[in-house]
Amino acid sequence: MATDPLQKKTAAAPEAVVPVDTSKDDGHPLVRFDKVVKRYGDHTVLDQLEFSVERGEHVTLIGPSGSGKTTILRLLMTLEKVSDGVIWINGEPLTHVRAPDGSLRPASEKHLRAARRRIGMVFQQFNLFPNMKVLQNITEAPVNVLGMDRDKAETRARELLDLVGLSGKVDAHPSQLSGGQQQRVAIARALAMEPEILLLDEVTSALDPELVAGVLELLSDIARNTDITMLCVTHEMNFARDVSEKVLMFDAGRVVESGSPEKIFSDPSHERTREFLNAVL
Ligand SMILES: Nc1ncnc2c1ncn2[C@@H]1O[C@H](COP(=O)(O)OP(=O)(O)OP(=O)(O)O)[C@@H](O)[C@H]1O
Repeated sequence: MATDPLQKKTAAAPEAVVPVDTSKDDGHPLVRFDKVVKRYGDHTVLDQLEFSVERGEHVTLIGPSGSGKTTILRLLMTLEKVSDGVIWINGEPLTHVRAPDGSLRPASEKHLRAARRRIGMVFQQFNLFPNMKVLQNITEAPVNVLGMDRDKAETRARELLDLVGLSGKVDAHPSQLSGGQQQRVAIARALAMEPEILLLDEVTSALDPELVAGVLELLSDIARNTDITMLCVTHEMNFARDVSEKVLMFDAGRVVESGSPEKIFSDPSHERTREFLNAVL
């Protein structure tokens, strides 16, 4: 039986049946957080969070440490469960399934596994499989999760390695690569699943400073030259400025301000955004 390498145990959380408000289904952004709440014990990390991402958009999440940015990506990757509210992908519930009476019920593990295939994530710590060579790291999920023919998966993996500038490293093990090279493999691995949306979680934070620019340049190229939708968490404000059409500033579990990078970085409206940018720029 095929297994999803990105599948992790999700924290058990009580979830209620949600009546469906179909008036909100018009227009279908690719991603919509609909009054999403995430609690860990009595700590509310996301508080009735509302935002959406359009297809093809590149959106950057900024905000103070602990404001819930990574939690948002983990919820989208279905590595965590919402405590309340619904996440919608292209007008269909990600976190729930529709019952025959039209109401929404918490999603089964099978639904989550299927949904996870549409979303790719690149993590801070690369998370490559240490015992597999580079090529197999990239082909593993397409073959075992999507059921792709191995020859086809290998051809695609070689193309992706070419794209990320690592065509000479097909037979290397992750431990033989620099951090920047490992992160390039992780990017190729995420793209191999042909996801509708690519989630980037502080992908340069674990890299030596001299390797950061190359990885950011690769991601900028991917953003410019493909139709992929991107949702990035980053402390690299120049990258956010360069790559995104929309920046969302988070604080205390909510979006306090959103707008173009020009607006947010040059003329923020909210005091919390000004304080945050003064601290990081
Ligand atoms: N598994 C967990 N159990 C309990 N609390 C958690 C868990 N994961 C995250 N948290 C808490 O949720 C809050 C938000 O964490 P999150 O990692 O989403 O923040 P962040 O904005 O990404 O922070 P940073 O910029 O430092 O990475 C933090 O207070 C964190 O301690």
